[in-house]
Amino acid sequence: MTELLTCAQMRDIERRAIESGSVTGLDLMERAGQGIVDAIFAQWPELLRQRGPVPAPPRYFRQDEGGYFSRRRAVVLCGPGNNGGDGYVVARLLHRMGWQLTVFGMGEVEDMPPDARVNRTRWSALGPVVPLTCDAFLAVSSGRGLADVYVDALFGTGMTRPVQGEALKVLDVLAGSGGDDFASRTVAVDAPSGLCLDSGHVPGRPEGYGRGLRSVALTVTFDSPKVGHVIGIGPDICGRLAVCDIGLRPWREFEGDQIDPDAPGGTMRHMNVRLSGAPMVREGRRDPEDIARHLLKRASGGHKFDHGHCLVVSGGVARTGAARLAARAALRIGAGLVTLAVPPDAVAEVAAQTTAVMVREVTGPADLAKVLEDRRIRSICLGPGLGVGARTREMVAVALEAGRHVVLDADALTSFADDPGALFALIEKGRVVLTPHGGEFARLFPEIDARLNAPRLLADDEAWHTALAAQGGPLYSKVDAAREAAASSGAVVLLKGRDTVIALPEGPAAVHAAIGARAAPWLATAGAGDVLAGFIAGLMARECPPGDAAECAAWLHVEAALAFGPGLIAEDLPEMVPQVLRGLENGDQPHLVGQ
Ligand SMILES: NC(=O)C1=CN([C@@H]2O[C@H](COP(=O)(O)OP(=O)(O)OC[C@H]3O[C@@H](n4cnc5c(N)ncnc54)[C@H](O)[C@@H]3O)[C@@H](O)[C@H]2O)[C@@H](O)CC1
Ligand SMILES: [K+]
Repeated sequence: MTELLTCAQMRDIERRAIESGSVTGLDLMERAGQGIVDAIFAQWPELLRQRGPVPAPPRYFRQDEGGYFSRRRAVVLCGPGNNGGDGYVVARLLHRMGWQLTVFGMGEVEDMPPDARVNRTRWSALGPVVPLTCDAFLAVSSGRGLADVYVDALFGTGMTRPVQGEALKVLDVLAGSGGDDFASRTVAVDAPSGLCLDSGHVPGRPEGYGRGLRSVALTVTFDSPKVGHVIGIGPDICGRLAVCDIGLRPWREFEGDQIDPDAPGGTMRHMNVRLSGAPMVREGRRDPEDIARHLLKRASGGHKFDHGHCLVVSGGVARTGAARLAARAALRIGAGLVTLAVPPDAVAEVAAQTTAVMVREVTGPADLAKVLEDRRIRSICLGPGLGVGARTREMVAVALEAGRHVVLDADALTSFADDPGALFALIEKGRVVLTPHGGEFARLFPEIDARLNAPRLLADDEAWHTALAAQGGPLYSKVDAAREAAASSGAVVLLKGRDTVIALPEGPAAVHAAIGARAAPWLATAGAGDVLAGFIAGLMARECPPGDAAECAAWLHVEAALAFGPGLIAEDLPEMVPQVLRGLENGDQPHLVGQ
């Protein structure tokens, strides 16, 4: 399990560590700089080998520091804050190894925070700090060709406004706007500068920023990944993400571990935000795959009703495919029994296409209420192919009033676009999962969506400064949006995307990022969402709590897509479940983010 931190949390951890007296800010900065240097050589081990004839030792080279010299060159861009401070440490450490350095700096030394100032001063004893301008930057590479490594240490967690002026010009050149490939030699300290590590947005840049520009090769962050590394365009521009341990673990206060290992499916840990399916910091706590393993253990023996009965409500004739997909998914994930509730005119159509799934004629809301008198039905899935309108609203109301676990998707959500409050009034906390995509989310939560999209609307505008200042904190992120939606609706909200966010009404949230080795772009196929809803309903039929069900389903969904590979259609997803579960049983390593 990997905990994702916000910038404020990271600052808080650092503050507590320093206040404890066990470590100083300078120690942390030194460790960070050393971590970056180590990550550079892990990324490009060939840089440890000397190149060409050994040049005369640099003036300040000291044999007793255990270094050696080579003709390796690095260009380090240092900002005005502690991110820049890390850059000055890197410059000093590489210099000690005999590298040739060009160090650019921003701002005046006296304006810098104390630790960064110390490190800038230390560097100044070794070499010059060139004021950062685009011309000066270009002059370095045009004169001598590309350096071996570029270090982007302009801004990290302290970025508070859109980058502008010379820094922006240099960053654009670094990202390839001039045609030179600096990016594949660039290591970003904490973040490619300009990326907001809370939201994954690049403030002040139009939507789609990053397209056409190159991602840096490597981003080195400290202690834990930040939210912005895995959502928004973060994954597109960060390259490989290395997490460097700088010894802050004792001060990283989590909000208690509330997993009950014997609870069916477990309960989602009361956490801030975590990254599902990630390898970086594994602490043996319950991950989505652990939940799936747990279910496997319980799969042997018992009566079919012991594994739960799931009801999937289908649309009318020629619109039954979506519900059939969901039903198949619920069955594959191990619901003991799955019934499709089908309008009379579509019964023949559905019956002709299903075998293990049962078919039950349901004429309308009153009939649905009657079916739900069967207390063995534990979960209900409504939405896929159901149609938008009054009938769907009534069906949803009946389902929610029946006191079962319910997943609402697609048309079940859109049917409440005119009056989302009417839906939320029916939701009983702890029983309901909403699975909107971006458009459905905007219809149900228009105000939250407007805040989420504000960064794009305010692109390249002074309004940014005002908005950020007014907010007095980080940019509003997809995690914030999902959390707020969960809190205001009382449901678990699974906000879909490559960066799927799952938020519980009580506050915990998880990001399921289909990035790195978990990237499965072919999952964007018609009907995939119906399968996801079916997985959630099936897991809830098996008494998996809604939050765990949503998280486990999101994980399985991607895992099934990866197991199939390109060419996937939605029908294939449920059929891959046995293979994925078998893999878990055999102890195969699941696909992990960041590999
Ligand atoms: N928090 C921690 O525990 C640690 C932090 N470290 C480093 O410290 C960084 C955070 O340092 P800071 O809080 O000083 O923040 P940054 O260094 O990221 O940026 C703050 C500075 O940049 C200026 N600034 C912000 N946005 C700007 C913009 N768009 N244009 C021009 N100037 C802008 C601010 O006025 C301030 O001077 C981290 O990213 C990391 O690299 C590391 O040294 C290790 C420990
Ligand atoms: K940076």
